[in-house]
Amino acid sequence: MLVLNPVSGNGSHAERVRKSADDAGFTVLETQASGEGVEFGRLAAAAGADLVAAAGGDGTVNEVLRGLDAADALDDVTFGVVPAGTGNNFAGNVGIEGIDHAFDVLAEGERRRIDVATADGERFLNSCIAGLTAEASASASPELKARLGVLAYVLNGLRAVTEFEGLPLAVEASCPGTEKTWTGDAVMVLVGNARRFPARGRSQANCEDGLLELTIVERSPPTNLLQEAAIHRLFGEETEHVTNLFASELRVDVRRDDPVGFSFDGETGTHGSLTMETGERTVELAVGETYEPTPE
Ligand SMILES: Nc1ncnc2c1ncn2[C@@H]1O[C@H](COP(=O)(O)OP(=O)(O)OP(=O)(O)O)[C@@H](O)[C@H]1O
Repeated sequence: MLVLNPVSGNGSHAERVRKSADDAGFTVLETQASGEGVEFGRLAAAAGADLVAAAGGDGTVNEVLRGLDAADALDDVTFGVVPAGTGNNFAGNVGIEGIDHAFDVLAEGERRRIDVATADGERFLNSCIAGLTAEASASASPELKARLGVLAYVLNGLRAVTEFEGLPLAVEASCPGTEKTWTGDAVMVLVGNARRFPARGRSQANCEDGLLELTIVERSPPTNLLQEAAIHRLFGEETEHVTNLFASELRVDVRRDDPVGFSFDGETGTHGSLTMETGERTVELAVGETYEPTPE
């Protein structure tokens, strides 16, 4: 079964995906509204589908995965992704290069068991972010995203960065046998399951190791240099203001009264504190040829 979001990205993929899915023998469930991917994931599992694909962006992939999880079917199905969103970051991280390639991979690509992350009980596959980039992605309108693609996030990021006050946080990252803590004002908190946040190069993380990769970008005075510095860090060299940690369990406490907006695979929610963990090799996924089980 294939769950199709017909309006993700710029919406131009729908006809092509319907046709390829039909040719490949998939039953297609088309979402009519936000959130319906969860229900369709659950339905596909209940119907006994052994291969379930999500066609859309990272948000659609996340919804279908949550539906499979709600049906307690993560052990029983092979999951697949057909990139048809704006960023398609998760699909890229698992070696899926486009719509036609995705159908080849669904038919005969390698299957790997990958980690699934949980944040306060909700599943995510790719990343959880808070701070500047989360605010930027939440405030990028669908129209702007459709017109400019990923550039929309960057433009919004530039606009927001000068006004951003930082997030006062206490972070505890634990792996079996070790625990590290970080406290301070963060510009960004980037947690990757399948995604890594490098200054340059490939963004795939190791998603079979049972670990989350945490990147914290610290807010550094003076404020009037913040814009230049944050952009530099996002897209350029890493500096001493960037902390990288691995964790099998992660707790983020917000040290202010207002909760903070977090984005899970691109879908937002607000939290005053958040506990995250990974389930090692929780779901079988059809991956492309360039997927690296242990990326450098
Ligand atoms: N028929 C529909 N009408 C409106 N929204 C929908 C419909 N079907 C699904 N959605 C919503 O569309 C949203 C965006 O989807 P998705 O994240 O997959 O694409 P994207 O934002 O274009 O890509 P990406 O996250 O990769 O940048 C999801 O929140 C989903 O719930």
